[in-house]
Amino acid sequence: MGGVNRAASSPGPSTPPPLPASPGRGDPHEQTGAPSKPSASPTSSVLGLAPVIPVVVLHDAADAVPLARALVAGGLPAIEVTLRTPAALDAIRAVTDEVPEAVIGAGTVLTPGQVEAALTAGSRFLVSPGWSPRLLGAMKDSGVPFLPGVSTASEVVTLLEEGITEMKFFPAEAAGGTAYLKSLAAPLPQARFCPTGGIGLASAPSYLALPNVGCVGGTWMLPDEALATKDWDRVRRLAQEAAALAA
Ligand SMILES: O=C(O)C(=O)C[C@H](O)[C@H](O)COP(=O)(O)O
Repeated sequence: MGGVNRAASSPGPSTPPPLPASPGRGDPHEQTGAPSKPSASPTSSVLGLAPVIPVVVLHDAADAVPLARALVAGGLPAIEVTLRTPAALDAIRAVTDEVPEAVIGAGTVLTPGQVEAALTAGSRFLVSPGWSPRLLGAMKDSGVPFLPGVSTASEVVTLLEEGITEMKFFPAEAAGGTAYLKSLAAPLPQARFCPTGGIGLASAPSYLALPNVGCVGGTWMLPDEALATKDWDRVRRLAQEAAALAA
């Protein structure tokens, strides 16, 4: 599978539509470690979906559709809805049904049961802050692209042994930030990351400039007050600002 995190096995309980072409930041480097960022095969790579992935924590599923429309309008079509709230699966379902331009995925996926529930709701990619052998097995069987989370070199080596080359680097700032990722790039150029955790508009460009970073995740374009007041226009403007980082 060219080193990307997508299993060749049968798809999960629901078969999501193919992922759209995107302005993503590139495929894995295969085994070359070359610093170029070629265009991704959008069907197989979370890192190729978009340079910035908003991480959404939703308490009211009714907010999902206007929120997703605002993010898409601002230029951030790949959206991670964390399974941290009871509203998350309904939110994923609603966006799947009503905002086909969005590429909706599930975050905070911790168990094989959550993998299945996320797929049934329509998730087109899966993200976890960490991983376990059981979770990794379920993600590999899911048929959609996925990002297990890592924060150490040993975890990266272990996932590379499993044929996994795309990972979430979490918690990015607390685990060593850009300096840590630069240090990993020399011995482990095959591994590519979506750093997430503590990243904002000001720090995102320094991550995106690294050869082993395909995209960054974050919540900075979704301030609590904007969600509380349903200020979708503010979300759209913040998304636009975030999307412009890739230009
Ligand atoms: O929910 C998960 O699965 C996580 O891994 C945590 C999120 O990625 C962070 O909460 C991102 O939030 P910020 O630090 O505000 O950008």
